[in-house]
Amino acid sequence: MLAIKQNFYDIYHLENFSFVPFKEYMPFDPFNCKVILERVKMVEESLLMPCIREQQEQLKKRKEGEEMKKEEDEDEKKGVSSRNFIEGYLQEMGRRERSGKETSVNETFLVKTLLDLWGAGTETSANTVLWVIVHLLRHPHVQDRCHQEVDRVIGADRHPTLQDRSETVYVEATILEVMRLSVNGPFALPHSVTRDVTFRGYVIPKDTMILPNLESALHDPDVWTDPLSFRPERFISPEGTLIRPDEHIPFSLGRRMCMGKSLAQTELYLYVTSLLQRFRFLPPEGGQPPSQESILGITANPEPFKVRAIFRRETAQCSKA
Ligand code: HEM
Repeated sequence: MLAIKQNFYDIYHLENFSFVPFKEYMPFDPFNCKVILERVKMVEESLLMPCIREQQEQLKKRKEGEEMKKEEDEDEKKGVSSRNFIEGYLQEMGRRERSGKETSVNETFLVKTLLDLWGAGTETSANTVLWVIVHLLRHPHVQDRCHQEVDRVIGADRHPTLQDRSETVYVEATILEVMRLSVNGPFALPHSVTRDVTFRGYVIPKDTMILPNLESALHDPDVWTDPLSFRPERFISPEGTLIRPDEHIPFSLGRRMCMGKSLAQTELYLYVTSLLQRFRFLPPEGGQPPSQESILGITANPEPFKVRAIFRRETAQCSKA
């Protein structure tokens, strides 16, 4: 995880030097290119390859055993063709190998795809949970209101579920406001134009790198009243329902918008409600709440901060755990 986090920071800063040719071949590695590649290799070898080998092994065993036949029959009835992404990819790889046709569905691409999914999916969501804690510490009245809502709707005797979402409008609004104010990927990912484009009188030549500035949309004073203050209420209608304005675009827009948006929203809701159910977050004794300034990489991280997580009570599921 640390290697991925550090690469998010270093790769972002490397983009500033994209005009320097041959940077990865320069002596003394002034742009950290070699270090970045070594970290990628380490994650691939120590984390991803063992997962792939395990799936290959299981696939082989299941193919040999009767158990596999039964499971496959069951899956076929349910319309499930593979149990997880790696297994599905390996099955497709096998099919293509057998067909003898040239294909890019191979192990190299599987590793790179997993690296993308792992990197894009872990750092962003973990970072957003940290931002939620930062803002709960900075705005104790928001934390109190979230606690009241979680206590009223979910209580202490069961896990939060996605069915609770419609009833926990204030918690949802708090998450939306955290993602608006502390934008996780302020410049999304680098895009480029595939042909010459004229936009508002500016000519953008083919292949120019484009960094969409999501933060400017999420802090636009023409859209958001008092855009730099933290106000979850802005996402709640007078009737008490959740409002999701079109301009709320922390996952970007268009064909290349975040692929994991709905997974991320689900994870965040369950994480944040579970944390609120169990803990009250306080600054360290005699200390100040953390700053909302960020450290910029591909994602914008909170500055390191200390927090006291006070157990609110023994919930039923905690005591069973
Ligand atoms: C709070 C969590 C997350 C945020 C704020 C977030 C935000 C973003 C943003 C801003 C982009 C760039 C889109 C663009 O270039 O226009 C992106 C791309 C992407 N995200 Fe997420 N993301 C989150 C979680 C996830 C998760 C959980 C996954 C999957 C497991 C994921 C997978 C991806 C992938 C694969 C891309 C590249 C899509 C492409 O280039 O076509 N993200 N994300």
